[in-house]
Amino acid sequence: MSAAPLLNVEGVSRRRAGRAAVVDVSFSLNAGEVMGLLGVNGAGKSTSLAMLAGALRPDAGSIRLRGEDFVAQPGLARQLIGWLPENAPSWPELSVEEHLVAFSRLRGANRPAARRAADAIVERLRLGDLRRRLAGVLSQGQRQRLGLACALVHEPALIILDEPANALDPVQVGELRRLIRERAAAGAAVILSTHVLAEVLAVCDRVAVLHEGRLRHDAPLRGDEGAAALEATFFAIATGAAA
Ligand SMILES: Nc1ncnc2c1ncn2[C@@H]1O[C@H](COP(=O)(O)OP(=O)(O)OP(=O)(O)O)[C@@H](O)[C@H]1O
Repeated sequence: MSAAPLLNVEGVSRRRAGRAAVVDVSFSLNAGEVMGLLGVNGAGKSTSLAMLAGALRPDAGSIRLRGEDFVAQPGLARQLIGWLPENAPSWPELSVEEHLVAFSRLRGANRPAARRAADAIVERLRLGDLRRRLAGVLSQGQRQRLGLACALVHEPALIILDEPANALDPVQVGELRRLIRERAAAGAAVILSTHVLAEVLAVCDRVAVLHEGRLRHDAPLRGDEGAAALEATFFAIATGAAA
């Protein structure tokens, strides 16, 4: 008997500013899978991720998490999903630690549990030196790590990362890759949007390509599928050669 997918997306569409941004997207994702999402600027990646995170309502279609329609249940999305949006917001006058406690409490933890969760993510992301620093004085890369910590503090079942390597130095990019694989090994499903094909090859089991709002490719990444093959697939779609 096969388990139901963690995430099931069926015929999802969304218009933005009067134009189709995401059109009839369907796919499902199992626990433990890491899916890379590629697409040229404006392809609909961030719009898709915002809908999957429960932050934007689809105009049509359904999104189910563990079989439950979470569009109608925002609380469920908050508990089960961790989302690092593009340009993750932070509050300049709150410290790193205060962010983490607040994010954990928003996901339903009581104060002692939220403190424990904050301690655990500070240790895992090696944020100890920054924990009492105000977000307003963090560097861009440090703010990105804070956004990542806020997304992961409640150990979500579905992790949605929108260009997570943005502003990270090469050491932190390596840490990020290890962290993603670690969370997937622990049973989380991960969707990762990026413009860096090497990022996909390094951490993903599967790659999807969005173009003009439509899902034009969705296939497992095999060990022998190298950078050149992925690049060829991507460019054929992006330039219209695969239409
Ligand atoms: N806040 C917004 N208001 C109106 N239109 C928007 C908004 N955000 C995105 N769009 C439009 O929706 C479409 C999809 O944009 P989206 O940001 O989802 O693409 P993307 O693939 O994430 O692009 P990028 O790689 O540049 O981040 C584009 O036509 C864009 O102009």
